[in-house]
Order: sequence, then structure tokens, then C-alpha cells
Amino acid sequence: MMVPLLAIDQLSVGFNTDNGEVTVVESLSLTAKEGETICIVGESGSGKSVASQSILRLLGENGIIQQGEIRFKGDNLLNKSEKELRLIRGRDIAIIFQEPMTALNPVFTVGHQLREAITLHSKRKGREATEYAIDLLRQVGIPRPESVMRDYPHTLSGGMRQRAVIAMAIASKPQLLIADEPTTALDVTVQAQILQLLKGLQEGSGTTILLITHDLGVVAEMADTVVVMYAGQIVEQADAGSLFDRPLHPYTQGLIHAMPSLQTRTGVNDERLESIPGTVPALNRLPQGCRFHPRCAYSQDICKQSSPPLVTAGDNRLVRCWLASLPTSSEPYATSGGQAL
Ligand SMILES: Nc1ncnc2c1ncn2[C@@H]1O[C@H](COP(=O)(O)OP(=O)(O)OP(=O)(O)O)[C@@H](O)[C@H]1O
Repeated sequence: MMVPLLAIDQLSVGFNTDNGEVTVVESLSLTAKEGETICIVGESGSGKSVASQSILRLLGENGIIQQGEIRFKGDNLLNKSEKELRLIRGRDIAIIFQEPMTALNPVFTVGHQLREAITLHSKRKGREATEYAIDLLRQVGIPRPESVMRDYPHTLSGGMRQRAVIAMAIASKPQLLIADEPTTALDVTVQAQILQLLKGLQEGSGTTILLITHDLGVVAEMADTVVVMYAGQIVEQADAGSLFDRPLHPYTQGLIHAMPSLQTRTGVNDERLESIPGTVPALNRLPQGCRFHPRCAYSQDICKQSSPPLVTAGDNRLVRCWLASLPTSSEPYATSGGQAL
């Protein structure tokens, strides 16, 4: 069998806090193939960012990998030294964040920073590095790239800054690009342009994209595979088509139901838009049983008592819900048609 580009296996991550160690990602497993786009979606605090930051060990001082493996091309990144990981970071695996200024230094020109990213990971120097920098700016759709080379980041618009960051991220042709809410800070039109840009770049290069978002619209636009997280756990995983056609977990149903632009796509004709009632539980005060049960319209006794396992629910699909696990209710949502909650 071919080794997948990225294989996360039973990863649990916690933080040391004033109230002791809190687990924020629990037993997460996922596999990403070359050229695939995996979207991790969920509300704020579900553990999406922590899961993705663990890959490059960007958790900060109080972060603790409690268990699991993160294999990149077969090698467990958790066994790499800080020095080895620094080589991989930015060269084989690049990461971009919501706020482009976290990756840009305000006191240096775009050209300076881009050339630095280029010379760090390749043999290109001098004139050659400058020409490649201009070429990268052109690839990410920045007009007048020669002149933007001399600009300071603050003189660019948010969208142009994120394009510049993407240019830096792709300079070394990484095999894996982690994008953590890359368009959240941008207005809607620019969001769409940046998503198109990422797609276009991926088609040209075969890069695998791990995209973190709270926005199912972004998921619908981008994902091959969708991982839905709730309170630190995967609650559903499926290819994008199946997930939108027939979401199995009541939480996923609620997310889709709350999306205006997907109403027609999912065949839900209800005019009312409902958000999921309630909020994500605090991770140090999780409810007993299923973590979602206090917000779930289908909640039964078992849901209040014990945690449901993540089970296979057809081809390439996983779901963590007692209603899908119990033999007596193999089609638990047949009558709900996605109108949960
Ligand atoms: N350095 C830290 N110390 C303690 N707790 C942390 C730390 N960083 C994150 N957390 C906690 O981990 C949990 C998951 O955070 P994470 O940022 O992964 O969520 P998320 O799903 O990405 O949401 P968001 O969209 O808000 O970033 C949250 O409860 C958060 O408070």
C-alpha cells in the first residue's frame, strides 16, 4: 500500500492550565493523500487549530502531545528534533493563518521577505531569487509584481497581503499546505478569490491542503474530504458530496441547516434559518455521555450516559453518534432529511 502523505493516528493534545491539564483534541485520526483537500470544520473552540498546529509543533510552551503519531511520508514528526522539524517547516509543510501580518514583518519590504523565504529553502540567490520572487507574486495574482516587491506590507490591502503570504508559503513548493482560516479576515469577494487561487495553485502543483474553517461555505467550495469536529473530537468524516447530501451527525445537520447558501443544495426548503441552540461545552466541564447531547434534538438515555464511539457508516464515512451505532436504528435519520435540531 502506498504511504499516505499525512497520517495522523490517535492524536490527543492538551494544555497545562491553572486548572490542571485539559485535553482539547482527543484521539484524532485522519489521512491525507497527495493532492487532496481536507477541511476540518467546527465551531470556535472545537480543537481545529490545535490539531493542525500539532503537525508543526506550534502549540506553545504549555501544549502537550498526550498520545498518538503524526506521520509525514511515513516518518513520525513527533520523533523529530526541533532542528529536523525546522527543515521540514516551510519547505515540505507550509502553514498560513487568518491574519497575514502574523507571517509578515512590517519593517521589511515584501520583496525582502519573499527573497528570504526563497533563499532559505532553495539554491536560488541574487538575481535568480529576485526573478523567482516576482514570478511567485505573479502566480498569486498580484498586479505590478516588480513594484510590489518594493512595498511594505502595511501599504497592501488585506487580500493582497494574504496573496503575498501564500507566495511565501509556496516558494519551496511544499507538499502539504496547512491553511488555518485563511480567508476569515477578508471580505466576501476577496475570500472567493483567495479560495480560487489556492485551488488553482493546487491543480498546478498537486499540493495537499489541510484547510481549517468554521465556514461550511468554504468547505463546499474546497473540500474533497470533510472532518467535522465538536468539543475536541471528530464527530463525522465523509467525502464532501456525501456529507452535504446526507449529513449523519445531528451536529453536522445543524451546521448545514444554519447555512443559507446550502439550503437548496441539501434540499431543505425551510425558510427559517436556525443556528444550533446552546454552545460548545467548556473542555474542563464536559457533559457525561455524548458531548453534543445537551444540544441534540435526538438525545436519548444512552446519549446522556455513555460516549458514542466513532463508527464506520458506509464507504469512507465515520460518525460518532449512538443513533448511527445502535443496531435497532440503522437509518436513524430517514425521516429527518437533514432537518435536525
Ligand atoms: N495555549 C493554550 N492554552 C490553553 N488552552 C488553549 C491554548 N490554545 C488553545 N487552547 C484551547 O484549546 C481549545 C481548542 O482551541 P482551537 O483554537 O483549536 O479551537 P478552534 O476550533 O480552532 O477554534 P477557533 O476557531 O476559535 O480557533 C479551546 O478551548 C482553547 O481555549
